[in-house]
Amino acid sequence: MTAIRENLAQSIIEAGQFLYGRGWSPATSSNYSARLTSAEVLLTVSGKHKGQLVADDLLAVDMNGISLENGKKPSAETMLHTQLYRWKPEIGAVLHTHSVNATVLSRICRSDSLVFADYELQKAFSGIATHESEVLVPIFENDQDIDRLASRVQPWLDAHPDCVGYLIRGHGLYTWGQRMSDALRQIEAFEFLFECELTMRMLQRT
Ligand SMILES: CSCCC(=O)C(=O)COP(=O)(O)O
Ligand SMILES: [Zn+2]
Repeated sequence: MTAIRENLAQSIIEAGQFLYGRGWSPATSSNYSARLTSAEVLLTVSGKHKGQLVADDLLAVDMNGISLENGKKPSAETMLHTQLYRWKPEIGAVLHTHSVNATVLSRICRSDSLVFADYELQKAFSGIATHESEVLVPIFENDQDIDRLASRVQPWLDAHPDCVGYLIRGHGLYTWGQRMSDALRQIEAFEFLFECELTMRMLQRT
């Protein structure tokens, strides 16, 4: 194994331990990846417990999501990762999680997007410098056909080059960053905002 792959593998394993520990990747849900080269991505295999990943639970795929390693089954959601790496060459890591708050908020929100405004923590997202900006988060309907889901995500990405993440209704969150630490920071920022939003909505009902 090359040193680059070893380091990226370790960053994915540690991300899984952190995200599982926070309760955002329960019951084998979620998938994580990191860019290996301009043409290859290191990704979690399908169906593993994400808090107990080992190096053998990762495999390389090409930018079309084709496995480059015999005998390993890539994540069912591989295409949602590779489309992001193809979209922006500067993306180095992609994280997908299944938190309670992401799931509930995406289900109670009837529209096809959420807007976060006036939260200082918005500045945790790459490219956001002030709470006065707005973070627009699309919500795509869930689909067991991941290629079809990816084909609905793509036009949004093309039309919103500043997009920092998206929700899949009743399913979970996708976000990304230049490095794994950036993607992790964005997951935490989203989770904070989801919790604020849910709390605000509950208080507004009373
Ligand atoms: C048990 S969660 C259902 C599948 C899913 O949504 C997920 O994130 C994990 O799929 P994978 O194939 O990457 O293990
Ligand atoms: Zn999922």
